[in-house]
Amino acid sequence: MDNLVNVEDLSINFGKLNVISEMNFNIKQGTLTSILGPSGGGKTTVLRAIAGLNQNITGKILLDGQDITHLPANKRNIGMIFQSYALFPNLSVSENIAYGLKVQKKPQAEINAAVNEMLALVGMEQKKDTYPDDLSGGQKQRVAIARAMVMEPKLLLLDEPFSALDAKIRVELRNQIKHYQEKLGITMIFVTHDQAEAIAISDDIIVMNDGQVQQQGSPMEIYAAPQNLFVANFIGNHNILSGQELVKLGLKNVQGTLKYVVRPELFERAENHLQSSDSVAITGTVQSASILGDRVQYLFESAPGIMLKVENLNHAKPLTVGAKETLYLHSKYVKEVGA
Ligand SMILES: Nc1ncnc2c1ncn2[C@@H]1O[C@H](COP(=O)(O)OP(=O)(O)OP(=O)(O)O)[C@@H](O)[C@H]1O
Repeated sequence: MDNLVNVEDLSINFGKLNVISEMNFNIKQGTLTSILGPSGGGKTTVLRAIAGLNQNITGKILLDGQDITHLPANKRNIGMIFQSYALFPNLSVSENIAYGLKVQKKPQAEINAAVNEMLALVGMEQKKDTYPDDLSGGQKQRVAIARAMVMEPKLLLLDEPFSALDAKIRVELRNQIKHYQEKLGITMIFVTHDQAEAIAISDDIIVMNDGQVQQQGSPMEIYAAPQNLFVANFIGNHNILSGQELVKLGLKNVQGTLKYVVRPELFERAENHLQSSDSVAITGTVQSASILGDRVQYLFESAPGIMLKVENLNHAKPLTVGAKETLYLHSKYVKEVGA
């Protein structure tokens, strides 16, 4: 698949503050890529640079092979959707969606057809004559999405577009964004600090912090094999153990000074474990059980005193708090994440 966007050695300073330092990443044509990271990590700054809203940058940004680093924002054919809907309050839903095409002086019949298509796509036909003040937050964001998509941008940037909405609407709209992206084949970059949101909708995730890419990969790659401690901590829920702790648990071929991660669902019970020289038996006591939405997580105190989070061992035969148990861990599930 071809890259639509190439970001090369991008650095951005605000006065003396270096916010982005020599960032490199590519965005594949026709995909939805999330930039995921904690607040203040520089996600919005990167997005604004791609949009052309901050030209005080070093490095290079290519769009479809063309160097756009110093091209004005309005010449880039890039759409942007913000957390605040930024609709025109004095224009109806239809007029908001039509606005950009009118500015381009497209024929009225063409504008009407495009607006109707977008109204249908985002399910706002019934509200086409309504003004933004009379819409809910979710409806406003649908209009903002339609207004951006009607311009058929080469690239659509979304900066935390759903963070002002309640949880149910947020999930609904993020699924719809994924649907529009697939249906229209638009390339999208979606900024979020919400790992569940990024994992749910992305083809590719760029985890960023401190102005740098920490890891880029599919949701599965990021989830199953974090490359460093930052990603492991941010994607959450891993057991993060030192080599010394793993040696105490009986594992071989680990180095004491390095850190490793083990996902909680990868510990096995005797009945579903195939004995092998590459796995260890860990005895201990179940300390507590907590329900995390759709699964149960146990805190398991292993005999050497190392606490482990373990999950989903066997729904039909849950662990009993207070009971002694033996769990098994295969060394292939132990991933190194650095010092
Ligand atoms: N115009 C500016 N002038 C000075 N500093 C800025 C400016 N814009 C951003 N910053 C600083 O750059 C850093 C990165 O900000 P940015 O908004 O890109 O982060 P973010 O990852 O998008 O965070 P959030 O999710 O909170 O928006 C922050 O320390 C911020 O204070």
